[in-house]
Amino acid sequence: MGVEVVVDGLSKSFGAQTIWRDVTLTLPPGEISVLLGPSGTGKSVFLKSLVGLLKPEHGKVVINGVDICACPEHDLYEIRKLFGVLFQDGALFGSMNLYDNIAFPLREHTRKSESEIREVALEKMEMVGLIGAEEKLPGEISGGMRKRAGLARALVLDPEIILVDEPDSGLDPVRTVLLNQLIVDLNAQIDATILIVTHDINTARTVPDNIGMLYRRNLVMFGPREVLLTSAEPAVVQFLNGRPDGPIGMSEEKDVGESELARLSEVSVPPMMPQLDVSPGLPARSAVRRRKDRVLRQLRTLSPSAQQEILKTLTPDELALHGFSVPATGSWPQRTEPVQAQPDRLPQAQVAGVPQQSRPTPYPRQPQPEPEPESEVPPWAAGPRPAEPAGTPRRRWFGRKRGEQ
Ligand SMILES: Nc1ncnc2c1ncn2[C@@H]1O[C@H](COP(=O)(O)OP(=O)(O)OP(=O)(O)O)[C@@H](O)[C@H]1O
Repeated sequence: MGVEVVVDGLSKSFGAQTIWRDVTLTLPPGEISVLLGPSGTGKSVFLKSLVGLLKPEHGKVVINGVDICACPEHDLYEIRKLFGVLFQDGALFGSMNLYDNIAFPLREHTRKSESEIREVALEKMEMVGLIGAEEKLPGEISGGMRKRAGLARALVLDPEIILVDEPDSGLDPVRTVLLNQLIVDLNAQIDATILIVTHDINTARTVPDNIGMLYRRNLVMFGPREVLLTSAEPAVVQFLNGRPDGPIGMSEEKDVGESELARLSEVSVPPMMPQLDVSPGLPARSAVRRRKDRVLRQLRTLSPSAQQEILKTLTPDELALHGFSVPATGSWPQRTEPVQAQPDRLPQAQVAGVPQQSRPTPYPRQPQPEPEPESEVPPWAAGPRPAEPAGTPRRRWFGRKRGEQ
């Protein structure tokens, strides 16, 4: 499983220019997180700080107990081996063919023989569907292929943390979705901790387990995807809707009048979209189960709308497993079955009125009951975990298999 990355009070400036200050977040091990933010808010600077390429002035980045902002160079070198980084343009060496580009980290950082290197490099090329393109130069292939080659190179040292800088840049929407699918499938296979920096709203809405947003030199929020995707924060709503009106302007900071904010408050938060599932034939993502346990433990600290969305993802069995009683008729607007409830064991968000959900759900709306007072009893007393689905044989990713014509 990937490792946890703990960022605590991190601040970065270039001279007098503060990029961001006091950024605190934890990338949960093995989960996929996305960092959003308007252009120029320092997302790439953040990625570079995580891998120790830039030194923040304040704060810590703790990985495996080592603060990489303050550790000796030798420790930093060792910690860096945990990372695989996919830069925006793939950062391939233009004069090397794809095979040599992908083999490069193995030649630089390991003592593997050429035949061992070949085995690993071709395995990763197969994963990203580049078998058959070994001899191509980066200048001879499409942007999407360059991204996949960059991803294969990021994978050859079996990273536990993968940083991806704008996977969607320069790609058409279809290639972007395919690359997103590849990242989700990769996570299912290697369970690495993944952080993606993007401004692609579709990617943010469908890929991650957790989302954060940088804005005006601060981390506006970071947490389970349901929190940001249901947030009514004006900058978040403007960003998710891709609207010109709101606090985000061309130069990032903009004075907004009352009327503009009032207009924005009428803009609804787009409905939640389901997360991308792994491709058929691949094992389920272990991170999904871990995240569910984690998020349910912190459920009451989240906004009512986020709680609502999280609980909607639970099956009746999971609700029972996690100590939620099936709610009373009407107290669970997403559910259609007239189920018996103990509303006092439900979080407040469950019994408050909730808007009609736009995506299909097996549970039709029921009349709303009177809200019950919150119970002192935590609603998330977890029971035993559901059994892991049995692994299934590996599937092909893209393109041809090794040896295939
Ligand atoms: N090495 C550097 N020296 C000085 N300033 C820098 C350096 N690297 C980045 N910056 C500045 O930091 C700010 C944030 O840059 P960064 O590339 O991280 O933004 P971003 O959010 O990734 O933007 P985009 O979404 O457009 O890629 C910019 O103003 C940039 O000019």
